[in-house]
Amino acid sequence: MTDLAHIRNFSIVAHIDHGKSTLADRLIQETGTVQDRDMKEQLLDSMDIERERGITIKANTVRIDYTADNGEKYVLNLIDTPGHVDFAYEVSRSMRAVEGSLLVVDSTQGVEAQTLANVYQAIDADHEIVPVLNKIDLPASDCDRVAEQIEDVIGIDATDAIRVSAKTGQGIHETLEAIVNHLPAPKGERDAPLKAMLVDSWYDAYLGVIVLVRIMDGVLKKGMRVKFMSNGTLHHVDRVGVFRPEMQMVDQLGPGEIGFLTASIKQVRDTRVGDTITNDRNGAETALPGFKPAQPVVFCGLFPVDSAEFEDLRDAIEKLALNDASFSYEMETSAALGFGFRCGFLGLLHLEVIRDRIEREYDIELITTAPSVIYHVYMKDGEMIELHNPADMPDMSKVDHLEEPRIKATILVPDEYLGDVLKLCQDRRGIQMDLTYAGSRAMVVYDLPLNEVVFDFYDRLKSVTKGYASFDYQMTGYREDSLVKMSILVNDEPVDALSVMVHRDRAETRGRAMCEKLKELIPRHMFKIPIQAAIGGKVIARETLSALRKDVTAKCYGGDATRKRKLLEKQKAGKKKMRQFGKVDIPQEAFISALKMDS
Ligand SMILES: Nc1nc2c(ncn2[C@@H]2O[C@H](COP(=O)(O)OP(=O)(O)OP(=O)(O)O)[C@@H](O)[C@H]2O)c(=O)[nH]1
Repeated sequence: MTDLAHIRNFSIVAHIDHGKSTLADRLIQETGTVQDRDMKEQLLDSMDIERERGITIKANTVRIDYTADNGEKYVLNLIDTPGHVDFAYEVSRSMRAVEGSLLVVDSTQGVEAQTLANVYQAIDADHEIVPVLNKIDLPASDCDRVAEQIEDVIGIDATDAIRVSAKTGQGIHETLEAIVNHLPAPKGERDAPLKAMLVDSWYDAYLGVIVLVRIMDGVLKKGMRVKFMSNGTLHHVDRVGVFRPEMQMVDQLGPGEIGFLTASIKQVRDTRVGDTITNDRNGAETALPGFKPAQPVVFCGLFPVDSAEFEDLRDAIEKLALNDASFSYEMETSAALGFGFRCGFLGLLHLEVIRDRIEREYDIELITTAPSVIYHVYMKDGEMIELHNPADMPDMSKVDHLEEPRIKATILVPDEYLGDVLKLCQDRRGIQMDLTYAGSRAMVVYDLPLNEVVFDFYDRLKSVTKGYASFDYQMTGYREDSLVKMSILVNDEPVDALSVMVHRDRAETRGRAMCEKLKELIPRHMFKIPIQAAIGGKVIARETLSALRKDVTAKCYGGDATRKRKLLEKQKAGKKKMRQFGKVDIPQEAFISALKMDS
């Protein structure tokens, strides 16, 4: 156990790509925590997908031993936090476990939307903040300008901001000294009953559920019995350890320390982030202030392309859910797609990560239906229904009104793209709330319906601003609007998986766009196929896909049997990615592509 005065607990907050992981790796390397030859690039981003996409998803942690210039030995605990908007909630919970933050800003770029969102969370958690200007090795680096911007926009003193190149290692030693000298030591009482905060938990195939804890008071020891205060469950602690970053077992953890325990817990769901862990007897009387659980906000259906793979899909989803309590699922049947699951996610990136993992790790091809938010449907009899799936929309004659979730979106963008951003937000039914300038960048705040954002807003924003805009959002609440369910009929059959909720004023435009897209995406058949969009019984848009006359093998006159067979095989392979609806084959990609809007 380390005494409190020699512990520093911190996190690193930054906008995506400003160098958070590179800096963390450098701190680990400089202190010899990991031998150079073991140093894999980006140590802390452990999952493949994270590494591929260059984003950090799961909060990770590492304990670093550091002998400071004053000759004293310190233990530095770094909790890594995710950088993407979908995971803002995970950022907030890991912040509660530490006393300070390094605020990393790319000195060639300046403050971005997620710099702001994350630093405000650190300020909310009462952190001491050390500003770090990164990438000073690049010619475009402009530390004075960025330091001034940090003061203007965020309002913290940046005169002593540390100038760093996480790439060359310059400034790393100064950063370590600043952690020791400027961040506060944790507080806590060794003799008090145990109070450990459950910061995170995940499933490990060998050890079961691993629980990341921050000890507030008391001592956590191997072999003791502990109580999880939220539900009173008792557990026998099998192991106590720390991350360096690989696991290292220790006998006990004292106040201010960060580490993990295992206690033969089978499911991540049995652990609640924010819970307080105490002794089973004579434990703490009051729990630490908890976190609110992360609520899924985006829902979509996941169906196997090959219906024989339904059980495999169930298995994959159950396994993934064991390790991710913020992901919800329930079985769903669709007239069009058969058996599948309706799943809830924290945001679109979360959705994509889970979908990719199912396809890649479990080798199951999926049809993903249009993402939807949760609508509040107020019935005439006073009842309120939470609508997760447009296909379940009750009969409109019984509905009094609908409410949809809204968000407050903050966008930072260079001046020259401001016009395009305003137009995009306006087109998505946004209401402008604020517009200010910080140097040559504008900061716009919009009130927007979440459903206009979940689908492709972020992609559109990146494309109209050539990647220069940054974006962050938070949910604000529900508001009534004129919303309707639009159904799509292919060959006169409604395809439930294609139904969407839309604003009444935009229904016709959206309906027409969807029919046109589907006409391009659905291959021609031997018969004519009408494609229609309808609200209730009323058709609001229509396209017709003309019939195909020749069969593919017809052009193989003569008796070239091999070529004929090859063509038929090709056709069959193409068909695998299709689903049959009545007599019509609809390709997998249609379910998502049909919804992409061009503005
Ligand atoms: N030239 C230069 N490049 C850097 C420096 N620090 C980081 N980079 C590069 O910047 C890119 C982003 O760095 P990361 O460390 O992955 O950024 P991050 O903030 O962790 O990103 P997320 O994990 O997505 O939040 C990588 O290509 C790094 O190699 C630096 O000091 N100088």
